[in-house]
Amino acid sequence: MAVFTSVSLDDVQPWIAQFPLGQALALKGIASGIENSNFFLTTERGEYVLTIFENLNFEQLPFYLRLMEHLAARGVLVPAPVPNDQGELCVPLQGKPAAIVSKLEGSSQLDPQPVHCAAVGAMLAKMHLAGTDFPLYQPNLRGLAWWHWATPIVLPHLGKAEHDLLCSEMHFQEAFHGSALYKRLQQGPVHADLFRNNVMFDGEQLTGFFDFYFAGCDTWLFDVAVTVNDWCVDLDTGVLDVARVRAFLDAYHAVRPFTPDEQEAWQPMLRAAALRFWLSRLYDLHKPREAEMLTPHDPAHFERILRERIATPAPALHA
Ligand SMILES: Nc1ncnc2c1ncn2[C@@H]1O[C@H](COP(=O)(O)OP(=O)(O)OP(=O)(O)O)[C@@H](O)[C@H]1O
Ligand SMILES: N[C@@H](CCO)C(=O)O
Repeated sequence: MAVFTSVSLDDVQPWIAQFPLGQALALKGIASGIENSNFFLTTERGEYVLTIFENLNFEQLPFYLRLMEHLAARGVLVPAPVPNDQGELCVPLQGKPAAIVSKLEGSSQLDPQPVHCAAVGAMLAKMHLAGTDFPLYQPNLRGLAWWHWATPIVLPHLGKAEHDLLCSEMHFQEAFHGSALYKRLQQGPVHADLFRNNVMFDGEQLTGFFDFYFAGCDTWLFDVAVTVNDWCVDLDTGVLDVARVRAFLDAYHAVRPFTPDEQEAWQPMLRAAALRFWLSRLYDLHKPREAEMLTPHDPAHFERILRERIATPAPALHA
């Protein structure tokens, strides 16, 4: 159950008057999700999603909401935040920050085929290009600096094999992130958490990316690696499915061609993307907040992926 802050239609009625949406007609809590309280909101103007942010504050939210607004205005399929009569995207509700965004049609595709991976790859490339003139900056808050901070917290909880893997991969990634090659990689706003459950499909038609609350500025290649590590993987083994990888990368490359530097950085970046989620899942497991105890994600899945990326070279970015 992911409604931590309860809100009734009566609570919303006076509040919604500041938005150009007419009256609220129905409000229904959304069960999935572990970060925020989400509701489907029906108004006289249509269907929306109301989010009450449980962990992010008013200073942090403009980056995410303005990014979604910026991308939506450029034709990237993402929920468009609705401004109130003051032009604000984020306003208090029940004492917490809240926003209304457009509702995406469809549902998550949890068993993706190459056709779905191609659609995600092409839209991700379009999103990266559309973000180049986004004026706000926030680093990826789950980047190398966070890995440094989290590693000593989780290390005491690990057995020897995991301990050694985490230490050696952190050394490898420090060298990679400090390299001249890494510094030449193109950067910009990235989603950074574009898993299967954060994309909507209506059949084979992609209808949108959502859940931008881990977005930040990082290398585009990191975003590609995070997405490939989820969309193109065999969930039981962590092995990449070549047909899905090719479909994803070729579709991305057709919109925003990969550079030779990105080609060279591809294998270490897949490892970085695996490490990022192994570490955050370990952290969430050992330092759970109340909400996350409800649906813990399995760290072993990303440990398997990391070991597999170290052992087996992935298909090249492009021919
Ligand atoms: N704009 C949207 N359009 C349609 N459905 C949405 C939209 N935003 C959220 N949802 C629905 O709400 C559910 C929960 O949203 P979300 O995944 O963002 O939850 P969360 O708690 O913020 O994050 P997390 O995925 O980290 O648990 C989604 O699975 C999806 O079904
Ligand atoms: N996508 C993350 C959860 C945070 O949204 C994971 O699978 O660990």
